[in-house]
Order: sequence, then C-alpha cells, then structure tokens
Amino acid sequence: MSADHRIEAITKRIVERSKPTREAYLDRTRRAASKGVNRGTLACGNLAHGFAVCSPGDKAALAGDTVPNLGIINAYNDMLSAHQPFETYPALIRKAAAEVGGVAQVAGGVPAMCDGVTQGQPGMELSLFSRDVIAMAAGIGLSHNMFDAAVFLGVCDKIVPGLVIAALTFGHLPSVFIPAGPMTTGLPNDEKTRIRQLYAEGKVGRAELLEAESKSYHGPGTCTFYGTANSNQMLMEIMGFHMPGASFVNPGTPLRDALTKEATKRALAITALGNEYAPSGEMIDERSIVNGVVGLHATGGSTNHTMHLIAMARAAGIVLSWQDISDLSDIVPLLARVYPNGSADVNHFHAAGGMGFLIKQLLRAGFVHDDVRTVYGQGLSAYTIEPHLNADGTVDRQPSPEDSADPKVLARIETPFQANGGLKMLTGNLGKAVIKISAVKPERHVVEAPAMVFHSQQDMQDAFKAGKMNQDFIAVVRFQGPKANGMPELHKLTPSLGVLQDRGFKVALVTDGRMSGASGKVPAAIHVTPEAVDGGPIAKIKDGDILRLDAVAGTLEVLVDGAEFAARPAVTVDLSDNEFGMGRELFAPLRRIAGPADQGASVLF
Ligand SMILES: O=C(O)C(=O)C[C@H](O)[C@H](O)COP(=O)(O)O
Ligand code: SF4
Repeated sequence: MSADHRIEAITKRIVERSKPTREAYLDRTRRAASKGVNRGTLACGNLAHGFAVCSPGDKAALAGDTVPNLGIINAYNDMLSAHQPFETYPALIRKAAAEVGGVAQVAGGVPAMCDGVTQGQPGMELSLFSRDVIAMAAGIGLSHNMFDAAVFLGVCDKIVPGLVIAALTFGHLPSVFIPAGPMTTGLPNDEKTRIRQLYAEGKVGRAELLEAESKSYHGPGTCTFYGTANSNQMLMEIMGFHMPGASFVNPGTPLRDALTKEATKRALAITALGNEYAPSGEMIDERSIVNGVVGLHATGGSTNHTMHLIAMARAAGIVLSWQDISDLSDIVPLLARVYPNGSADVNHFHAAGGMGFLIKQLLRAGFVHDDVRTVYGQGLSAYTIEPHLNADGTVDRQPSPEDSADPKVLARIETPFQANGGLKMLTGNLGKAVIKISAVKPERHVVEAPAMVFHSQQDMQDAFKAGKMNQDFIAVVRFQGPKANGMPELHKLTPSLGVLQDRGFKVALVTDGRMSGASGKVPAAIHVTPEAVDGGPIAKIKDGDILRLDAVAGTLEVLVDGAEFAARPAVTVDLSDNEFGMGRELFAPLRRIAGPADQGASVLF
C-alpha cells in the first residue's frame, strides 16, 4: 500500500535535502562492509586479545571465518528501573547465540542517566549531552571490530537515541534493539500528579508524597507514563529496530525472554555471512525516519524527540527538520491516550492492542511507509501483530484485531482523539520553538498574557511559593539552553504551573530549555531557538511584556513595538554556578560546541 501523497511529498523533500550527506554516508558505510567476518581484518594479536576469555569452543569458532560474532552493547545499571533487568541479559544472549552456532560477546557498556533521579537536580544538566556521550561510548565498544552484528540493550530517554546514533555510525553492521519492557502498573500517573500538586500547595507532607511516588515507581521496568523512554520503544518498533511486538512486554516474563532470544538469533541471521544481510545504515532510510515521526504524532510522543530524532537521522546522513515534524503533525491524527495525553499507561496501551494495532491503523490510512526494511525482513505490515508465547517457549505472532480492545485508550483511524498530531513548531519574533499539544486541552492552545521572567527553575518555584504568581501569566524561564547549562528538563515546574492553571488562571511557559516527555497539561513553548546565551530574542523579554503563544496558528510572539524590542540589549546572566559541581565541569567543552535545538542540540554534527 503506498503512502498518502502528503506523506510521500514530505519524504521526498527530506530525500532531496539529504542527498549530499546521505550519499556520502552510504558510500562510507558500504566501504566499511566486509564480505566475510569483520574480525578477519584483525591481526593475530588483536584477535587473541579479543577472544582471550572465551571458551575453547568459542575461541575455535572466532579463530575461523565462518561463525558470526554478536557484539552486545549494554546500558545496564541499577539507577534506571528500566535498565536494571539488563543485568542478566548477556548470559541469556550468549546462550541463544550458541543455540544457532554463533558467538556473543559484550562489546562494551555505556552510561545511562535516569532523568527521574536527576529531575530538578544539578545532574540533569548533564542529561542531554549524555546522549552523545553514550553514542561515543558505544562506538568504543564496537570499534574492537570483532563483530558481525550488534544488539543494543537500552530503553530510556537519552540512551536509545545515543545507541541509535552509534548503530547508524556503524551502519555496516546489522543492529537489533532489545528492550526490557515496562514496569507493571502501580499508582496511576494522574493520581501521582494530584499528590504532587497537593505537596506543591503545602497540603500534604514529604511522607505522603514519597509514599505516592514509591507506589508509582515500584519495580523493574520502564516507568509507565508515555514519556521519552516509552516514545523510544514506539520508535524502535515502528522504525524496524525491534522485533515485532517487542516494545511493551513486561520484564521477567517468559514472553520477554522469548523475545530476547529471538532477537539474538535474528541478529545473527542478518549478518553479511548469511543471505539476509541487513546493515542498519541501509535498513534505516528517509521512509523509516518519517515512519518514526508519524508514530510520535499518532501517540503523543515526547518533545525530546524533536531533537533526538533529528540527531539520530543525521547519524545516517538524513537531514530532518522541525518543519517536517510540524507538517507531519498537521496530517497525522492522535490515536493514543496514554499519560500525559490521557489517564492510561503503557500497559493499558499494550493491552488495548498496542503497537500492532497502531501500525495497522496508520498503514490503513497510508500515513506510514509499508515498503521499508526492518530487522524482521521487508515491510512494516509484518508488525501489525500481537505477540504471544508458544508452548515450546518461542514467540507466536497473531494478527492484530480489527478493533481496539479499549477505544478510550487506542482509537481506530476513523475516530481519532485529535485530528492532528502531538507536536507543533512555533515561529515568530522570539525565534522557533516546539509545543506538545496532544496533552493540552484545545481551549488552552492559545494563551496571551504578561511575561514573568525567571533565570532558573528555582526562581520560578520561589515566586510560586511566595504567592506572586496568582494571575494570568506566561512564565519565561531562560538561560536553560544547551550552551547555557546543558538544556535540562524543567519538569519540576509542572506541579506549580498545574496548580495555577487548575485555579483558573491562563498560564503558559516559554523556555529555551526542555520539558520531560512526561510533562503535559500546561501549554509550553520549549526549545526556543536561538537560546538566550546566544543573544536570542528571548533574552530581550521584560516582565510585563505581553506574549502570545498560539499553537493553532503556530506562532510565538512578544507583542511589543518591533523597533523598541530590537533596540533592547539582550540580557546576560552569570552562569558560573552551572559550571562546577556534580560533574558539570567535565561537560564544559560540550556546552561550548553544542549545536542548536532545532538541529538536535548535538556535539557530534
Ligand atoms: O520522559 C522523559 O523525557 C523524562 O525524562 C521523564 C523523566 O524521567 C521524569 O523526570 C520522570 O517523571 P517524574 O517522576 O514525573 O519526574
Ligand atoms: S523512564 Fe525516565 S524515570 Fe523511568 S527509569 Fe527511565 S529514565 Fe528513569
């Protein structure tokens, strides 16, 4: 089935725009591919080091040139509930590899930051850059060149984007992403938010708050809201890096293990040694990227992907823009209501039909390209399934049903929750920004109110606590961009802004920083580019200026006389407090070279 002509047109313009970089990338990638085992280019000394700790059988296999070797890149640590299950995956993967006559070795580990642990803390100022550090760290593992394919064990926010950048940088290798799955459902996300707002108002204490938080985040697996981590899972499935149906199966279940073993065997089946060679750099093309953006809109995915997807695409020589993302938003409807875009969580989404049902709806409308390559083979239609477990412990895939098992959570294409998708670009005399409209009530898509200017999250929270914000306002929290302080998520502002909005005030946020993918109900124009520290217009706003955020027209403006505004000096602030402490001094070089948000805020491209 061919894609909708509008989808085709946007895809075509991305192909045209990307030609110079994509052709150069594909040339490099094809030259890096080898006919036999990649370890064949190593000298004996290199190879002996590479298999020194292997079993005699594996040594003999790796000394030869017919057995494929699988590199494991593992983002395991105990900080991320979503990554903790990966502690045991290497042993499972090695065993599955041996069952098909292959070998698997851990090529390397990568760091992983939990944005939940660092939210509102100094560590959050390292978070965005950790994506590119993860890409570099994975590159270190794969640079041993012992491998004929790779599997990536990662789930969360900056980790999957960093791993995808690495996978595509080693685009001559087939790569399969193996998730660990969502935490089982705990305290509902909207109840957690209600307790947080009560705490922000001083109506409950720390004990009640910690009890609610602990009931929400209670065990292994990805947090169950639809933030960046679960947006990553959706992307890996709709872009073809996951096995069909792998995204939202809970950890520690027989089906989870079956999917992990299957992914291992599949990775070994698609090396250059077989007849289904699927190098990631060729598998992922402009159509895969467009499918990812469409999935983001259809599910109300994380705003962070207006940067991560751009950086991921760029790693394969593909140039994606905010205009592409915004134009696709005008075409693709919202089909999922998962917190913060609703009250359900990802377990409910999966039970309602999950990725298979979603992809089936998007294919029916021609909103995604079916003619794409995936780790599973050819065609996205193969992903319109539901995964189950066979009696022999293997994965069974049944066609997705015609109807959603819960139309309040997952809608058919004929009856979407919103006619357009989750993410819009805003432009105007303050520069460019993005806004997530899927979680904002339609009556709040346009906000015009006086500016209240702050230079840190703490400043705004102090003003809230002092009762200075009981009015209509647009909070401007600036000097939060990549070059200023590493572009932290400002998700801690959500409870205060939510309280004021619930009190009936018209409120909005404008910032050159980021929000969490879990942020939602307050209209927020984020990733404002150029950032304040680059002298962007946001640095000229004064308290009391009337601002207008219009997600319908796609505009972000300060309603001040143009000449007067242009004549204003850009404010500068002392950022020395952000230069030291909690490792921030190590990231000073990255702050200096970081690119702008609308190009992925990367230090790599
Ligand atoms: O989805 C994203 O982009 C995130 O970064 C989610 C963060 O992990 C939040 O900080 C966790 O949610 P909270 O418990 O509300 O802090
Ligand atoms: S989803 Fe976010 S908060 Fe949850 S484990 Fe992953 S990084 Fe941490």
